[in-house]
Parts: sequence; structure tokens; C-alpha cells
Amino acid sequence: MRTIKLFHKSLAGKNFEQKLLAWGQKSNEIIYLDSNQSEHLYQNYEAILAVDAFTALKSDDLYAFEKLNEYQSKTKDWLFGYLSYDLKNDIESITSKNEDHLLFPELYFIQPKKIWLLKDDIIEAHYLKMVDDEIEDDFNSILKAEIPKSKSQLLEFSPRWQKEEYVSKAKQVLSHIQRGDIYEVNFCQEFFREHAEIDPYATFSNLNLASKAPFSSFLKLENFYALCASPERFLRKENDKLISQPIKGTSKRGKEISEDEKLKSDLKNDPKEISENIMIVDLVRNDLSKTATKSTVNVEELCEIYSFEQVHQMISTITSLVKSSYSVTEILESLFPMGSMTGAPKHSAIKIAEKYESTKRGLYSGAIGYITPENDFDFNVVIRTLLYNSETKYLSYMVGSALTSLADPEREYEECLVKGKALQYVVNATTVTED
Ligand SMILES: C=C(O[C@@H]1C=C(C(=O)O)C=C[C@H]1O)C(=O)O
Repeated sequence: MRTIKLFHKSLAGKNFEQKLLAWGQKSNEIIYLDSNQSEHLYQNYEAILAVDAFTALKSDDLYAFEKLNEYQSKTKDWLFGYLSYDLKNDIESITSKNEDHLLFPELYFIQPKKIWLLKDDIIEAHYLKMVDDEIEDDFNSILKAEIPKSKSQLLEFSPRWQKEEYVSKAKQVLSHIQRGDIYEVNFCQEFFREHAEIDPYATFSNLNLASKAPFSSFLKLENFYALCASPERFLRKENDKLISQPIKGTSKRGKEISEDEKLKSDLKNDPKEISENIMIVDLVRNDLSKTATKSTVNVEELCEIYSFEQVHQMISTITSLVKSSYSVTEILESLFPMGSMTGAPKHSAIKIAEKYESTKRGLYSGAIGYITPENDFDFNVVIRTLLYNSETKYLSYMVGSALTSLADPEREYEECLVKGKALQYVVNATTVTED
């Protein structure tokens, strides 16, 4: 069904990833995934570009996972796209009445005509037969693609809540924890801008350069854009192995090495962050056990600290072997939405977050990724992401943090600001371009 052609990356010169994304900009549908050559455990491709939809699946209705299952069985091909957080309503029988200004469809996947996969020294082009005579020409055009200099833009974001409002809501959420309704919840707030004129490509280039996150992505489907600098993997499947890498525990980076090392070691030893992380590890173990063969759920790394450009993060890696009878969508549905973005117990945490948050999360807290013809897949967690509707000119990002009985709302507010810093900075950027 697809023609595959290989090229050597060493022959393609410098900045091939950037040229690839620049070349892809002329396409109507673009999904670009970039690991920023990170040394993350279980890193797979260095980068992937998928462009031009041959077919697409969009859903705003119930039974989205069933539709995805049908679409996948019919196409038996590579699929790229996203699952939004609000698919939870389908899974957990919850309704969401929170405000939605972005209006993204709840689920959107495409079967791209053209795919470029980068791994080690190899560049693979996977083209549908109808366009396979364009591979060589496209490769030459990519090599010649100009990487535009990012433009600076000065945009301020408005908070949906002032700090006092956040603190008062966080206290109400904490009272549910004290009453024993839940023991952890990921509580989120929105920063937004109306009538925003941005160049999504330049903004993403700035963001990606400033963050170098292992699960970054640039997504454009119609007028819906995600400019994502996520450090977090939701779920990967390779053959019969599932890998989930939840993050709980965040600290800012220090300016000096000694300060940075102290912040890192404080995070590693902070009982609140450790307990937050372990609660989610337990939840993920439970979710994985639903589809696992006996005694195969395994915590491979617990509370390891990984350092990124703006933040230190505490990450755990949990794996399992999945029974062969489960389909891709059954596996995704059994873990969605990811525990790190809900809290625990999952159902009650989702309901409580929904009640006290005022913005519908939409694609934030969802997952962007791909499914292969061999039924493997890899999806990130959509955080540290600017979402943009180029028709309505609404630009927004959300940030959140885990509240447990040990949480201090003032500190949680500060943690949210740390997480949003890169997003504010790139849109306000004047100097992040690199030659
Ligand atoms: C909610 C966010 O991040 C989540 C919460 C984290 C935490 O509490 O430390 C870390 C990573 C994410 O799972 C966000 O970045 O908006």
C-alpha cells in the first residue's frame, strides 16, 4: 500500500528536522512529532512528519473509540492525530458544561499521504502509491527548504482566574481530599488571548527551541493548531509491550549550577512530590493490569528526576505485556484519560476537577500521536501546549498541578506559573531564535 524509500541522514546535511517541518508548512494537514534527540527511556523515532490527509476521521459524538477502531480496521494504515480529554465523557459517562472557546473536535485522525520517519542515521519516506513518484522531488525540496527566522510577537495572556480565585477554588477542592472523596486531583486553570494574530509555525519553532521537550509536536488540522512542548509520554505499544511514563513532581531550574543541583535534589527528596508520583504509579499499574498478561506489570523506574530546559520533572516508567486479544482502541480506552492528568480515584477526581475548573480541557490533557499498521502506537500527554483556532483567533493554554492533602494552594499556583513560563515567553519572544 505504501512505497518505502530510505535515505542516509548523514548525507542530508544539518537541521534536517527543521527543514522537514518548514517544507511541510505548505500542506493542509500537518502532524510533526519531535523528540529533540532526548535520551528519554524508550525513545523511538527522532522525529516524524505526516502530511496531507488521504482520509480523515473526526468525531464530536459518543462512541468515538468505536469509530476509531472501525477506521483503523478499514484503513490498516498509519494514522496520526489526537484524543481530546473530553472523550472521558464517553468512557466515564460524565458530561462537561465548562466553557470551550477553542472548539476543537473531540477526536481527529488522518491517514496521511506522505510520512517521513527519522531514526538513527536513516530517513524513511512512506508514501501512498498515488504520490510515490514525488518522493525524490520532495526529498530534494526538503534539502532546499528555507528555515524562516522566527518573528517576534508581543502578546499578553489574560488569566481566566485571578490568583485569589484560584486559591479559593483550590481550597474547596482540598476539602474533598480532607473528606476522603479523593486523595489526589490534577487541578487546572486557563490563560488565554482573544483576537490573537500569531504565526503558528514561528511560535512553535520558538517554543521547541526554548523547551527541547521529548514529546513535542506541531499539529495543524483545518483551523485547529496545537503547538506542543510536552515532556510526558502517555502510552507506547511496541509488539506486546506497553510503556507508560507519568510525571508528578515539578521544580523550576536554577540560574546557577549549585542552585540548580539543590532544586533537583530537593525535588528528589520532597515527600509531597514522591507521594503524588507514587499515587499515580499505583493508578497506572491498576489501569495496565486491565489488559496485561498475568504478573507482567512492572515499575521499571520510580521517581527518577529528568531535567528539561525550564523544569526538573519526576518521572516513573511502568510497563506491562498486553494480551494479544486486545485491540489498539481497547488498550487506549482502558487507560484514558491518563491518571497523571486526572488524579485518584480516577472517576471521582475527574468529576471534582470538572466541577471546580471553568474551562473545558479539550485537547489539553489529551494525547497526540500515531498508530502503525502493525498495531503499535505512541501517544504523548498534551501539556505545555498552546492551542489556537486560526478562524476565531482564540489562543489559549492551560496549566495544572496535583493537589494532595499536603498541598499549599499558594505554592501550587506558583508551580502552575512555572509550567506556563515557556509558553508565555515564546509568544512574547524577541530573542529565542538560533542561527
Ligand atoms: C498539569 C500539568 O502537568 C501535570 C502535572 C505535573 C505535576 O503535578 O508535577 C507534572 C506533569 C503533568 O502530569 C501541566 O503541565 O499543565
